[in-house]
Amino acid sequence: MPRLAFAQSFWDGYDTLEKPVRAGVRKAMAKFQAMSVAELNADKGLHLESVENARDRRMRTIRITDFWRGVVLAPDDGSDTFLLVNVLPHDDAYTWAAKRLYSANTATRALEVRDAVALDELTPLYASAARTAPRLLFADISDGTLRELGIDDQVLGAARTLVDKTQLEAFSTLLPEDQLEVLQYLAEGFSPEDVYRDVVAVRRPADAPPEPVEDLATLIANTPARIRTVTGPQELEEILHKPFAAWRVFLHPSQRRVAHRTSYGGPVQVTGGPGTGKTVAALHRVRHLLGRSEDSRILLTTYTNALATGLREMLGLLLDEDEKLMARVEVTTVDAYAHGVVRAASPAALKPIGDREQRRLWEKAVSRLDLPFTAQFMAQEYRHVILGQNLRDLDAYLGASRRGRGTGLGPARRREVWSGVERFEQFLRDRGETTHLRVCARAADILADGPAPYAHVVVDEAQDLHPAQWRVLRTAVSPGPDDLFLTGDPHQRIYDSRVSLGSLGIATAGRSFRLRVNYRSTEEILTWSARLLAPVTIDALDGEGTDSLAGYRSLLHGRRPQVQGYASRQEETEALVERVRSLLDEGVAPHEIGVCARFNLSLDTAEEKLTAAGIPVLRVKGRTARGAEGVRLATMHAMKGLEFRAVSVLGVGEGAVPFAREITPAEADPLQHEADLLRERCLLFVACTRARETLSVTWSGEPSPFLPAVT
Ligand SMILES: Nc1ncnc2c1ncn2[C@@H]1O[C@H](COP(=O)(O)OP(=O)(O)OP(=O)(O)O)[C@@H](O)[C@H]1O
Repeated sequence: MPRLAFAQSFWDGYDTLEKPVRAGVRKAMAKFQAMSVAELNADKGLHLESVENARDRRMRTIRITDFWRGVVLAPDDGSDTFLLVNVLPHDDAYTWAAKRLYSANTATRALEVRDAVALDELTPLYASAARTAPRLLFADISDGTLRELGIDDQVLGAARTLVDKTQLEAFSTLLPEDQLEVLQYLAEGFSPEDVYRDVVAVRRPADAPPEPVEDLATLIANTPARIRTVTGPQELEEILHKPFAAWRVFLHPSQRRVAHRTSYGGPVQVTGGPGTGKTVAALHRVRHLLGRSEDSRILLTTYTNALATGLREMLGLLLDEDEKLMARVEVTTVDAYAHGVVRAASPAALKPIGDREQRRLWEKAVSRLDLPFTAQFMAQEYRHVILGQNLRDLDAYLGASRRGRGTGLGPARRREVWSGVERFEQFLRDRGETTHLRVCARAADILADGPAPYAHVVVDEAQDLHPAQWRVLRTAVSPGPDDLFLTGDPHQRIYDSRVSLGSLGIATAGRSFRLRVNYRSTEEILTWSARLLAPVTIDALDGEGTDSLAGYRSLLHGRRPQVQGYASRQEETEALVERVRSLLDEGVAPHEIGVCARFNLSLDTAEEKLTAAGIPVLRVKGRTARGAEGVRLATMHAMKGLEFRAVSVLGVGEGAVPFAREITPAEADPLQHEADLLRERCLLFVACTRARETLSVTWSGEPSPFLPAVT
């Protein structure tokens, strides 16, 4: 019997096919599993036929319904795997199939596809323009180097005509996938050595023979990032019936590399801009670790309860709801886990209070002791220095470094601070209360006294954790191979946590990886959003050095973000209602639209107006009923980790973004002032990068100083 495989190009459209067409696909595919090659060729219903004037002689079409055809790549080399590459209306299927050429990449050894006809037509046009261009995009890179990176004759010809990245983008839908990625990396300025490591080596099979093997079955096996092989009728039924989630099957090679590595010597960090599939990589790592032993237990954490609920659902999908496997993974937030640990040790645990109540207690302590500090200063000193370094007594505080704080404090002043801290903690004790970070400190003490409860800890949204939370995670697993796997993006740091992971016993040197391909948003949305961060430097995830978005890009294209000021709040809200209405008219479902603002108050107005216009809305606060219909309204903080087809960010005006009240005056502490501004800037970046296809950013009055100047 022949074997069957499905290319990602087929899945891209499968979910949108109508039911009878999908039924036709299932029927046709079942034949491939039931018949011999000779029977397939003779089958009248399937009507497997070659395509006239095809660039690829292996191209075949099959009948799916009266009007729809499947495009199949048939082996002509004695191997036995058929590859379904597309399903299209009759005429489109023939046109599509005739132009496409599948080939083996000489460096990655994977199967790639190009639009050979369009490349042949376009290259001479670009070549004549290139003759007079002052500089060509790949002028500095020799043919030999390009060939070593897998660039073949036709692509080389095209690449030599390009003058800039925009032209490369124009070619992006025509070029073979791996070769395109090589060219994109080179265009970003990465060295050929880096490109070989990050693009070629991660794809090339470890046991690749010196000379490329060209039979279709081997090439298909070499292309797990884009092709799924199906082993039996049951698997076929399952995958064609369920809604297809590409992230479960097709990992980008850079995701696969980090998630599937058999073992790491110690903690691993995976960074990448928004939407680069870090959460997906973390989930695949969990599945990989589960498969390595029968009974190991894993702690999987993220930042909020709402994100933990989402993560649990995704893990269920990835593990096919296997209860035994699911039972071995605890999916939670660090705070919730720490509470559990403390409660288990002393059932009469104290009640944690929020930031606002803490602020009130600091105010009380400052005024009772007549301290020469503001409540805000005390709260920050407590968070960053005292809890940050786990200082337990005055002597430790007197000797501590206050790096990162912008005001000097001599011993006398430190004594005053400490008296305030003691008073604050006394208030908490008197009221039977505590704070989340104090719970974490307590949990880390308890965990340090016993055997580590987990074999592995996997952390998503790692950028926002405080050192006290890291201490919990560090003590939840013994130091050693595969202890911690962290994913995060320092550009999305919105809670002012400063860490040096190395000093917390989480050294990731030599085990740091970066994801660069955005799967969520269009290139237009990314480029615009990245400009929000252009003026600032971002500290690395582990606190050592800085991070950057170099090479960060998307393969998707769409409309440019709409960035618009209005004369009044009322006009801005009216424009929002219009925008949402036209999105709904275009067929975007209400839950695929996100509206966000810095404050809940601005969302109240939006909610009122949308509701009055008869548009269903739903506020995202903590746990939102996921299935419920309605346009999602969320504060910028609550947007973390979410995504929508369309996002409207409201109220991006002066005074709101950054929120003046949350910014420490520069005179009080210049470093904290800068940190506060950065946090607010990142918050806007997070909000904008939730958009998949459409982004609008609006304000009334004066715009936020963070918005890039209109060009
Ligand atoms: N290999 C993949 N194939 C298809 N889709 C993918 C893949 N990896 C990720 N995605 C999709 O891209 C989107 C972003 O992925 P994910 O949430 O993992 O990114 P992230 O890096 O964690 O984002 P953020 O930092 O912004 O929260 C999701 O819709 C996810 O399903």
